[in-house]
Amino acid sequence: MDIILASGSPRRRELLSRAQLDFTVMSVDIDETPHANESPKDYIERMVATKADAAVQQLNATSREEDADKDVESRLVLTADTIGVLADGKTVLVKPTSREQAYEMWQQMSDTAHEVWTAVQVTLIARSAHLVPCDNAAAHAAVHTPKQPVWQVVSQQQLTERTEVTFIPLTAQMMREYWDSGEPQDKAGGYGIQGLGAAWVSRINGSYTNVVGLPLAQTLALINTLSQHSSASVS
Ligand SMILES: Cc1cn([C@H]2C[C@H](O)[C@@H](COP(=O)(O)OP(=O)(O)OP(=O)(O)O)O2)c(=O)[nH]c1=O
Repeated sequence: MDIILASGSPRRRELLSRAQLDFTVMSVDIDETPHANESPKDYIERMVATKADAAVQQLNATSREEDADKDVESRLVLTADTIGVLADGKTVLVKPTSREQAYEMWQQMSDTAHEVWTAVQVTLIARSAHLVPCDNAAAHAAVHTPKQPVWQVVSQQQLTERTEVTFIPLTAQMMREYWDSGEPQDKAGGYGIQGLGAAWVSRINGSYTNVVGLPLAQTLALINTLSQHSSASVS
């Protein structure tokens, strides 16, 4: 099954490569601004769905039926979004845009537990020419609808995995040195458990790969499920 990782995260690319799957990577750029009063779970589930939609739009903008590899009838698009959440279940820990914002987050994470949530979506897309019409009207439409996009969404499934992470007590010097390392800037919660951030973690309860940005075992199970959907819906 042709898999596309629609992510710019080098950590996600590295994690998926550990599964020894063949995949290609594309980046999508979406507006990640939360809606007013949006719950953390609703936010990350909306993010992965929006990233998937953007990836399909991008594929259709660059694909032409005549160029498509005729052997590839369906593909899986994998998207993910990771945030930290404080014990209140509401305060979202984002990628810090400044030293001050990082310090403010870390002071709330010091010597206590927070959670890291990653939402994952696997979207099955099929070449329009290969879709199995469900009735005569659909069959007529599939043949006579002008300018069908090359790729159409057949189905998608999401999951949200949560891992509890406990930090040791953090001092001002620890925070200053960590910010200066450059590691915090592009990571939810401003730390990388796979990097220097490991020194701040006294324990985790749950999936380690979920903290890094892709709960690998759960993601592979989702890929397997959607791969089985494919044979049922593509001629
Ligand atoms: C908590 C934690 C997060 N992270 C990273 C994983 C993600 O790359 C990032 C969360 O930001 P995301 O917005 O989920 O992902 P991204 O912007 O890096 O990539 P894309 O949206 O294109 O998929 O934080 C770590 O690398 N280690 C950690 O311990």
